Order: sequence, then structure tokens, then C-alpha cells
Amino acid sequence: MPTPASPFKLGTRGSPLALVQANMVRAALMAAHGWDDGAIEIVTVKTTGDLVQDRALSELGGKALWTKELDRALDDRSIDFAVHSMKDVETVRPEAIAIAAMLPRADVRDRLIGADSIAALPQGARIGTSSPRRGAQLLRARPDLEIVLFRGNVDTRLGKLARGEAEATLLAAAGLERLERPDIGTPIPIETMLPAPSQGAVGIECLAERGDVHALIAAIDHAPTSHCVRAERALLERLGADCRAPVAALAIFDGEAIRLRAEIIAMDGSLSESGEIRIAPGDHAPVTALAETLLDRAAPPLRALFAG
Ligand SMILES: NCc1[nH]cc(CCC(=O)O)c1CC(=O)O
Repeated sequence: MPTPASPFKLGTRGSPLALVQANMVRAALMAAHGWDDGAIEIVTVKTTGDLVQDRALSELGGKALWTKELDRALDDRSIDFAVHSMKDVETVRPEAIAIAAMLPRADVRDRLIGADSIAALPQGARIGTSSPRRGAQLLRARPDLEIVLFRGNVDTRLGKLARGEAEATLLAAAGLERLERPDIGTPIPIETMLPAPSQGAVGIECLAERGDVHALIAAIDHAPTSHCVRAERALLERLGADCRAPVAALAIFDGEAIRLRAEIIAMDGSLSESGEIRIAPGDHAPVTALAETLLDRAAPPLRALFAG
């Protein structure tokens, strides 16, 4: 297809990781459609999540912290599509917006930075994270650890670690790889730390009504990633959970079926429920049933985390 006469506008947050991911999408679209450099212009948009750095996201209350401003730009057509870390995209999206494609998923694991393993952390060590899931999984393995609030982009968090605000921190391997820092820290096996739903996946959204734009984006969809991430998001949806809830889930496509493992866990790590199913891509009824089973089995203090 010839390069379009006026460039498409690709919206993204302005963090270093977001810009790398936006450029990955731009390159994939150019390659798929044979476009030259002028075809796609990158437009950065500041989101609420970027502006508020000093509080836990859970305190901010509102949802859509990373998406609202990009949604608005899609809506007023100042951008044609938006690129997101799927992990930061709230479960229930506005009806007008479609997830048109996902890039192939990166390493889904978390990396521990500051020690060689969870077992090697000093007694009572402070671990910087703002993720309820990571905090809960760490405390389950090591109740003696102290969780301290770390927010901000990858470099901000590494800076806090370097200044001694904690003995260790956890970051997604995917982000470190994309920022060309794959050698920082040690990956934690998923058996110890099942990742967040959608971790490692990059998605591209557009207005559902723009069928032409949707088709151009869908051409670069990596179907196994899409199916897996959509299954993980279906679990979150039935749990009534978002990125602030202590939920871990990982779907893996083995060529025939999707194996979905899921876990809900109390903030202090003292209570958890987990389960695993095999499903056909797109068949979300068993995912809903798994979510209900986890909630049914959960002791009241754990179930209460999902009341809302
Ligand atoms: N919540 C922030 C966020 N959103 C996506 C990533 C990393 C990339 C990914 O998981 O796809 C990160 C940083 C982190 O969790 O270390």
C-alpha cells in the first residue's frame, strides 16, 4: 500500500519505555504496509498517571489513569491510534474504543534487582514496589520483608534503589529488555511470582468506528498474544479487578490450546487461591468460571478485596 498522503498520528505516553514501544509499533506498521518514514508521526500525550508520581495509584481512586487522555485524543481525532502497555489498560474500556492489535509478547517475568534471589534478601530488607501483587507474592515467600512505595518510570525506580531507599526492587523483564537493559537483576521464576495479567504485551487501540484504521492496525496483530492477553483480561473482568488488585494471571498458547494460570492473593501474602484451566482461544466461559471458583474458595478477607 502506498505511503498515505498525510501521516497517521500515533499517540503514546512520553516515558522512555512508552516511546520505545511506540517506535516498535511504528516500525511494524511501516514494514507490514511498505510505508516510508513519513507515514506515521508520533504524538506524545501526558496522562494522569504520568503527572501524579507521589502517591500509590490505589489512592488516586479513579481508573483509566494511563488511558483517559489518549482516549480523548482518539475521540477528537488528534490521533489515529494509541499504543499502550496492555498491563496499564483498564479492563473495561469505553465502547467506542477497540483493541485492534497486539505485538508479540516479551518475557513475562519480573526481575529482582538488588539481590540474586528472594531467598538471598537480607532479613527485614525493604523492597520498593507499588504493585499489590508483587508485594503480596514477596510477603508470602518472605513475611519478614518490608514493602516500601516505589513509583515512577523505570529510571526513577532504579534511581531510588541506587540512593538506598530500598535494598531491592522488582521490575518487569519486558520493560528492561525494551529499554536495552536486559542484564539488570535476576528473573524470578513464574512459579514463585506469577506475572500481572497482560504483562509484557503492547497493544494498539483505535476508534471502533474507524474500520479503515482498524484494518491497517489488525494487519500486525500477533494472534497468540492477543488470545492469551484477552483471556487474562476476561479473568480480571469477572473478578472486578484492575491493576491495583492483587491478581496474577498468565496464559500461554501451546499451538493448540491456551493454558491459563491465575491467582488472587491477600496484600500481606497470608491468603491466596490459585487455579489453572485449558481453553480454546476466544472461549472465555471457562475463564469466568475459574474467576468465580477463586472467589468462592477465598476466605472472607481475601474475597473482600474484590467486593467493588
Ligand atoms: N505499571 C508500569 C508498567 N507498565 C508496563 C511495564 C513494563 C512492561 C510490561 O509489563 O509490558 C511497567 C513497569 C514495570 O512493571 O516494571
